[in-house]
Amino acid sequence: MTPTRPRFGARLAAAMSAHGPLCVGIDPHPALLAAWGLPDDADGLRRFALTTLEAVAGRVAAVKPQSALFERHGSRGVAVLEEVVAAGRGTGTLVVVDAKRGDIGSTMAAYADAYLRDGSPLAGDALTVSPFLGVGSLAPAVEAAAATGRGLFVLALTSNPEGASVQHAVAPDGRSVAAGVAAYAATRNAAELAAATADDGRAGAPRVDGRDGVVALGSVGLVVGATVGDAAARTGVDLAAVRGPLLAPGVGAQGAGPAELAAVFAGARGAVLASSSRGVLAAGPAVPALREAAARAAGEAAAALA
Ligand SMILES: O=C(O)c1cc(=O)[nH]c(=O)n1[C@@H]1O[C@H](COP(=O)(O)O)[C@@H](O)[C@H]1O
Repeated sequence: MTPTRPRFGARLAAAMSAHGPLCVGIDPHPALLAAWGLPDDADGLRRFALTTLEAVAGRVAAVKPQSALFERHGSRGVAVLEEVVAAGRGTGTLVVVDAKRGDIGSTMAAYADAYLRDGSPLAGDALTVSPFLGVGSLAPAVEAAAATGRGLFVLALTSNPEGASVQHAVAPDGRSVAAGVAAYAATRNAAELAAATADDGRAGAPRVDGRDGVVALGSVGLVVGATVGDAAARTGVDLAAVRGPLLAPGVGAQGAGPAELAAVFAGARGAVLASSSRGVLAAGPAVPALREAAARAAGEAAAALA
């Protein structure tokens, strides 16, 4: 099937090449709203998120609104999330909706409709998903993303210390859970890139061969926290073999910095999209200060991942 827009992997690789490997999280925590002098209500969320967009859109590769912090305010908060997704898409900056959805396949199809279907008000450019009901349960989302040129970021090695108890566990096939997730993404990305390579000669098709100086990425990314140390090696996750984007939260407020980024992703640095929320947002509410914080974080990530 021909996607309705260029592949997410190609669009993200081009955005990282143009703006550096940073995603700014839009996480309107109550404490940040207070620090910005905003009310903890839908209007506060709107002003917080639109100010952040004004500061960083067109200057970073992606933004990542955190759905939970909008859901706190019920339907009014979700309406603001829809407004933020639309505004983000309007700027051309890629929008990763961080909702970490995961369910049995038939319900996953409904989540795919909500977050990955053309015309859905909650559909950005990519969605975070949870594979812990079995990675195969994500198939409806994988298909919907492929059909519409959208992407997924599948949780693999999360930034929180509790994640290891599940993700490092060894599955019946002898692999760690995280390695199984990574292998699934690698298989999907290999197929996507092979098909895209076959299209390379056609007018307008994004290149995948690196000849335009952009790293070739598939559209099924992983989430690998910048805080996980040598967990990839210990769990048998081959980050380079994934050939998809690696979203790396944990930068800034959770303690990871350039040294951790460089160490965790050695061998796959060109695929990494470092993600920082509070580390950038704490500089607000002034737009120039937010812009400077994002530029600093992007510069540090670029240097660490060069
Ligand atoms: O999927 C995510 O983005 C994510 C995965 C993960 O392993 N750890 C993690 O922190 N996140 C999200 O990334 C953001 C981190 O925020 P800061 O710690 O403020 O930079 C939050 O929205 C988290 O929900």
